[in-house]
Amino acid sequence: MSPVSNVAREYLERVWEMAMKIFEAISEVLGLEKGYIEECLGEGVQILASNYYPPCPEPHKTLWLAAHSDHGALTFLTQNGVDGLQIKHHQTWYAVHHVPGSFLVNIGDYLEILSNGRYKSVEHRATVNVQRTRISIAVGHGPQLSSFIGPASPLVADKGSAQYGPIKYKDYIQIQQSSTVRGKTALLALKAQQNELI
Ligand SMILES: O=C(O)CCC(=O)C(=O)O
Ligand SMILES: [Fe+2]
Repeated sequence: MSPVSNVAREYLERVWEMAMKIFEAISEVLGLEKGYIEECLGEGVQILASNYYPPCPEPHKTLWLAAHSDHGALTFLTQNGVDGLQIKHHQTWYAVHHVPGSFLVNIGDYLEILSNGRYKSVEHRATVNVQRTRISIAVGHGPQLSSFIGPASPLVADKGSAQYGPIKYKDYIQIQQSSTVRGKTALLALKAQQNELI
């Protein structure tokens, strides 16, 4: 195994440990057992996306990284010090400035689903820079691909209060990654489908 892949492996292991610590805190905030979310993840999956944004003299003519939410529970983002990330809050886009030596942690759709809507996944996009190359590495954390995802049962007083219907995580990713999905439309569709059943 090359030294590079050892570094990548260690990086992913450390990020996984950090994610589990945050999941413990989130479980407690939700009134669940400390290990609840970790148990739901099981062996879990980590999905790494590396994004390379070359400088662009005319950014307004490019697509950027289109608005989306991430499908996992939490995404850890690290970047090379060049700003470009924007998040949407109350229909307004805000630039997120990079804090050196820090990770940016985004809430993804799985955490919104698991918490039955108490945590909201964040819609975000990335712009390109006129002068500088931007690089970001995103690591998402989700449950095993074959598992069925849905709200945590202690958060659903009766069946009718589940806001998101059960779906296999792998199928959700497939829908969420399709080219027609924009912003949070995959999650909203899951919610709408559930409301039809109630
Ligand atoms: O480059 C960024 O800041 C965002 C990347 C991202 O959202 C993603 O890979 O899912
Ligand atoms: Fe993302």
